Amino acid sequence: MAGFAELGLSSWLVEQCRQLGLKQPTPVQLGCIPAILEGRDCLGCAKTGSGKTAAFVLPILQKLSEDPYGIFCLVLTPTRELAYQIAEQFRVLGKPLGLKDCIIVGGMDMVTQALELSRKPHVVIATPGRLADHLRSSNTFSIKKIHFLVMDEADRLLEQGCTDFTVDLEAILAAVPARRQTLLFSATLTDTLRELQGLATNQPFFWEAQAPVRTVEQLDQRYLLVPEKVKDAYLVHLIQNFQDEHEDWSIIIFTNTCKTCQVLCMMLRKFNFPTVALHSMMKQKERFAALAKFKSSIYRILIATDVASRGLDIPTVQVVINHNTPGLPKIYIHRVGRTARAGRQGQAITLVTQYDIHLVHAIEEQINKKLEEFVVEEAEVLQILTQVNVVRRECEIKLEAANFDEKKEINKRKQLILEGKDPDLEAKRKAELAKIKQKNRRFKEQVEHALQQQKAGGAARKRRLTRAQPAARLTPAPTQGPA
Ligand SMILES: Nc1ncnc2c1ncn2[C@@H]1O[C@H](COP(=O)(O)OP(=O)(O)OP(=O)(O)O)[C@@H](O)[C@H]1O
Repeated sequence: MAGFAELGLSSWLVEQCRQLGLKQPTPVQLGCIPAILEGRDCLGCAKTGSGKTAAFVLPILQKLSEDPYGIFCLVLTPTRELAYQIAEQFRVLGKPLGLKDCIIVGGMDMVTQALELSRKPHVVIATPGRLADHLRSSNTFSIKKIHFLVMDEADRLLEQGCTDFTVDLEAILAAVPARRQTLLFSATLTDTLRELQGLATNQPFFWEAQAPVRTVEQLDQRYLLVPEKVKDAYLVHLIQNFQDEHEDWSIIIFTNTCKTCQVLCMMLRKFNFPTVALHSMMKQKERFAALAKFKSSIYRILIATDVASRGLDIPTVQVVINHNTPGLPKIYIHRVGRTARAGRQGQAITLVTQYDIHLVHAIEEQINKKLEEFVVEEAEVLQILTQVNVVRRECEIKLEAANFDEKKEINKRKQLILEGKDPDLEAKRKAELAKIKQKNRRFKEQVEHALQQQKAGGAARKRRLTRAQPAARLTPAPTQGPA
């Protein structure tokens, strides 16, 4: 098997890889590094934890060392935490170059960032929203001459999820040169392939891991069928068991909303589980602090929304628990990909209620693998049921008293103001949109209803006819006799 040197990387980079413990290139690195070094655009689709970051960082550093200038490379990523993680890889691997990097993410001081940008860093790692804000508001830097544009978790950047990046991306794409090398990576790239292909047109090289199953082999994937109302008792039971059976352990729990995340964090703490939360309602400094405490194993449980589902590389994570079944298979793929990384073993347990079974089927179809049942001692869960429910309710009341929902509303308004929008106008626009949607829905329902009635009428007519036919057969048909 080819080593890093055979891929065309310089000896100093090969040495950096060795020092970092990267002995052999992973398949995605084997595939993509030579193509990027040749100057081609690249679309890399490989499983979670398979080393996609180094697949773009290494060739970029090599090209940068040949022609160093700032700003040479722009990396876009959907989350702030991921931006810091990517920057760290650039720093460690690019140490001998004296690499200057700059992280531009929301929640941090804009003036400091503007100053850093004006110092022409070699590499800028940014979330789209904040970078677009800088482009709109300052002329102290330029990304007109970048050589590389990287979009990590590219499909997420393009899709219109709860955070919609499209407007900011448009602003950024208008500011970068047409002649550039574009590198797009994700574990679920194929979902938005057509849009992505429009971005990477310079002799694009497409690399996709050939494997029947879309999740990693070392991942044990289970589901646990639970009634909605007793979900939390099962969660507490799972964690308690895991804590009893393992000495060195760490778990990520994913929830569907910031509020659930916060309530469950409070609840697990009441049960003395060392838990930290990570969600978008937290201040950025708190988010970083939480992640740092989890990474250093001070806290063994990270409870997070999907803000942590992509890209985060924390090798110690042995278990991922999905407190809710993800509505989209690709969210499932990224969430469970926070464990079993770089060849390690891991386990994913998804709590499934009676309403989510169809979601599990969709996941199984997408990943091409059946989830196995996770068996628990129901009697043990029953024993803690009342206690868990009482504690959860207490935590909910405490959170409501702290005006969590109100704070969420205020945060939303602040965000809109930062985006240059009027919150009241925005609310009016949304209400009007909702009205139109409701009207359309009603119209659709009416049409469907009319169609159904038409169908039902047709069926009834048919039934009448078929009922009529045997009766007709009972009455002997008039025989055509000779007159
Ligand atoms: N050649 C290699 N040999 C061994 N380990 C590697 C190699 N390349 C990368 N790694 C390690 O593998 C881990 C996962 O890498 P990385 O975070 O780049 O995964 P990824 O493919 O981007 O995953 P995700 O899709 O979840 O973002 C990291 O800890 C990284 O240091």
